[in-house]
Amino acid sequence: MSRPIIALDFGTMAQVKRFLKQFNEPLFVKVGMELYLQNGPGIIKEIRSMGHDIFLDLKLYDIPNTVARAMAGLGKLDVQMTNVHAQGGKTMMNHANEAFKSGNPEGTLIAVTQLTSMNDSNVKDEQKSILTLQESVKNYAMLAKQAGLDGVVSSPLESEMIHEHCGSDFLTITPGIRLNEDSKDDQVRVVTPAAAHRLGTDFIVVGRSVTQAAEPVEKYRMVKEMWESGDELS
Ligand SMILES: O=C(O)c1cc(=O)[nH]c(=O)n1[C@@H]1O[C@H](COP(=O)(O)O)[C@@H](O)[C@H]1O
Repeated sequence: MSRPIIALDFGTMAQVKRFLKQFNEPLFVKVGMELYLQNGPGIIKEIRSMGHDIFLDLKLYDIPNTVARAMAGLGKLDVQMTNVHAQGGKTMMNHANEAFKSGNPEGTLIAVTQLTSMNDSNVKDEQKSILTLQESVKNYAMLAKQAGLDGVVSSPLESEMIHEHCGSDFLTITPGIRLNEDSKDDQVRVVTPAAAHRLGTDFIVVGRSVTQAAEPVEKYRMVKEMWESGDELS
């Protein structure tokens, strides 16, 4: 069972260190735009030197040449996972995959399908999609698979459907994780860690539920136990 991926959505390395110091085990962490763009690529080395695995979440989305060149740069960093936006298309994803893996052959490249902050009416009324949200996630997942990527980001609510159409080896990485007592904040397609397990997701991404908790280590253990067991503990 994979470890929960903890989103280090902090602005400074001082905050990151204060948070990570509380744990006496290596974590799988996510470095996103907030942290990376304000602190630069040096933080990757720093966090790796503390023993943690890294999902670098920059959601690249541009024309194929631009994304491939940026990905060639990210391929030189010691990260275990990174991502692009599936809306960039199959050619973009394919070029991104080749560029990233030429520097980091063991790395995992995934694509964001529909953000977990979106619901059916956003897809219909804002994106003017003739597909439902589920169908749109399926379409992007299949494009990512055809482009040679390792998996996609979605809500756990779509994991079963993605595995059904893209194969059980195709990874589902799923944010939108909340315990029943947590605030949903800006997330829409939300489930508990236990429900994510039961829905067959490969990885869960958890941010504020743990990072903003009064007792982050205790909350992490609760999330991990629910995720590993599939049992609701709260
Ligand atoms: O790519 C992501 O990681 C991502 C995709 C998505 O659809 N939804 C989503 O919430 N995320 C990220 O997952 C994390 C979720 O954080 P919390 O809502 O605090 O648990 C954030 O860092 C988001 O940037």
